Amino acid sequence: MKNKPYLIAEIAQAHEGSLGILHSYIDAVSKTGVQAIKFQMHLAEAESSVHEPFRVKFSKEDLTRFDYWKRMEFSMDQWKDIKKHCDEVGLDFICSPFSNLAVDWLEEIGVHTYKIGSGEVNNFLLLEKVCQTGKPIIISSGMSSYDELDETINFLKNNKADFSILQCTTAYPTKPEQFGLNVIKELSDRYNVTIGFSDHSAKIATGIAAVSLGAKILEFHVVFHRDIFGPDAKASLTIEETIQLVEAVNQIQEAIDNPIDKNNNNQFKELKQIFEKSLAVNKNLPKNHIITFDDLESKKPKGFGILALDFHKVIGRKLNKQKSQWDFLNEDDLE
Ligand SMILES: C=C(OP(=O)(O)O)C(=O)O
Repeated sequence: MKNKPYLIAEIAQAHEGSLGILHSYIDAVSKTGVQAIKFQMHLAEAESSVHEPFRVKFSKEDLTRFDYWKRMEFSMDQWKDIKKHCDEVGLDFICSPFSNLAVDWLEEIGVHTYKIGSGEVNNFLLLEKVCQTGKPIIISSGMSSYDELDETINFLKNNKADFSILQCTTAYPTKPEQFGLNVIKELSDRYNVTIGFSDHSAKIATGIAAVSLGAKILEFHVVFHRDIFGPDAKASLTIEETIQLVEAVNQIQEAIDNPIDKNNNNQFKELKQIFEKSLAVNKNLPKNHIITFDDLESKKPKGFGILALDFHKVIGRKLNKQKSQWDFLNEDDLE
C-alpha cells in the first residue's frame, strides 16, 4: 500500500499505574496491526503541583491530581524495559512528555517520536526542549484556535522541526458534532504538513472517516474494556475494535490510492452486455396500435430488441403486427 495510514494506539493511563497491565497492553496492541504504541510520561514533581484540579476524579485514594500523577509514574529502569518490550514486538515507542525532565528521560530511553498533547500546544518551554532533540514531533490541536496554532506552527517551522499535526477535540468521549472532520483539510491547506486525527470518540467509524478525508496519522485510546476504571476508558477503543479499525482504514487507503477513471469504461464492456436491456411490450397489443410510454418494459438481455436507452424512438410509432405481452420490440415490428 502506497500511503498506509500510521496508526498509534494510545495507552495513556489505561494501565492505572500497574506495570504489569501496561506490559499486557504492549502484547495486546502488537497483535492488532497498528504501527505504534503511545504512552504519557508523567513525572509528578516536574509537571504538576497539589494545586492542579482534577479533570475526572475517580478515586478517593488520589486526594489531588498530583497524587494521581504520582500513582501513574514509572521509574527510569521500568521505562527502559517498556521501550525494550515495544522494540521486541515491533511497535514504535511514542510518548508525550509533560515536563522538560520527561524529555531528558525519553532521550535516554530512546523515544521514536514525541507527541505533544493538546494541553501543551503553547508550552514553548517544552516545545523548545523537544525541538532540541531533533526527533519527529506529532502535535495535537484540541482546544487551540488557528491564531494559537499559527504561533506554535511558526515556532516549529523556525526551529526546522520535523512535525505533523492532529485534529483533536478535547472531549471524552467526543460526540459526532464535536469531531471537526472538516479541520483535517483545513489544517492540510493551512500548514502544508502531514495531518492526522487524534480520536476520543470510542467509535471506529470516526477513524475510518478521518482517513477517508485525508488523515495520514490516526491516534486513538485503547482499553481492555470500556467499563474499567480510568478517565479515558469511555473514550477508548477495545483491542477487538482496534483490529477492525486497522483492517478498515487499510482497505479505505487502498481504495484512495487507486482512483478509477470514469472516462474509461473499457474493462466493463463485456459486463455491460449482460446488464443492459432491450425494449419489450408489457401487454398484448393489436396491429396498428400506436406505442405509448406505458406500453413499454425493459428486459434482459441487450440485443434482442431495440435498446431500452432508445425508447423515445418508438413512442408515437404504429405497430405493423400484433405483439404479445413481454415480446421484445424490434425495428421491423414498427412502421
Ligand atoms: C493528551 C494527549 O493528546 P491529545 O491532545 O491528542 O489527546 C497526549 O498525547 O498526551
